[in-house]
Amino acid sequence: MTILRVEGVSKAFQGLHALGDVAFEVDEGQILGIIGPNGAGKTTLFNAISGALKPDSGRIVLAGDDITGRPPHRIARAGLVRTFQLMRPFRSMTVLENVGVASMSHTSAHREVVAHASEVVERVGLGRWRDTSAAELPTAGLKRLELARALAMRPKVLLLDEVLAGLVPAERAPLLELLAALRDEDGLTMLFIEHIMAAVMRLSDQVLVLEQGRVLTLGAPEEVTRDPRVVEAYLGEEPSGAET
Ligand SMILES: Nc1ncnc2c1ncn2[C@@H]1O[C@H](COP(=O)(O)OP(=O)(O)OP(=O)(O)O)[C@@H](O)[C@H]1O
Repeated sequence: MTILRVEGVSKAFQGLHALGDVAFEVDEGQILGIIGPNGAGKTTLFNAISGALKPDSGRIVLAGDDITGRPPHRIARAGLVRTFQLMRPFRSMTVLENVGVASMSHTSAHREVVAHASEVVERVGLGRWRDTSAAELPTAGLKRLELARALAMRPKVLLLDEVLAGLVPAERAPLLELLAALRDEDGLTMLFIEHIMAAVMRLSDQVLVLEQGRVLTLGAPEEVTRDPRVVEAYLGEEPSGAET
């Protein structure tokens, strides 16, 4: 079943077509990897879907509900939540408190907030850090905290913006496993922008390739890597971090 439908979305900045007629669908419980060279429009696409930017034209439909142009907090409440590459937790608060703040988007009853936040903290593998202040977390822990804060908002669809950036290969593999488990065990739908091709290939059910604001191709990872246009536009660029 389709959970997210992007219909002919376009966005221009002073005449520059950052997105041109972008259309695709994501099925519930699937992971869509989004790749493309620098400036291809990946971040603009996330901004348009999550409400940070209003598209010039086109529609974004979440679980049958037209969310186009709604403000980000309303889109998040409708079930589409985004993580940011630049993580901004409340540094003086503990891991559990940070996640609790996000849980409050759904309930204000203290006991429920703590119970739900604790569950999410465990789910992302931060159980032993729950009472540590965010400021003391290493980068890999901060990535998990960012993920936990998003999960605490009970998303139907999660947008992940370069969640692996800044991690060494040994830290990437367990995070990838966690994302796969969130799909396979919890049925979470995810869209993720990623430059590390090996991670995209391993995790994605479908890969969307953007080039100059347009969809170059959309398909299963193995089809996409065989597409000569993709090799020329992107893979030929010597993707970084292929060792994951
Ligand atoms: N607010 C803005 N004002 C003007 N131009 C913008 C704005 N945001 C993005 N652009 C332009 O739109 C195009 C797409 O940018 P975008 O950041 O979406 O690409 P990207 O694929 O995310 O790139 P990267 O991989 O470098 O993050 C670029 O040419 C960029 O300069």
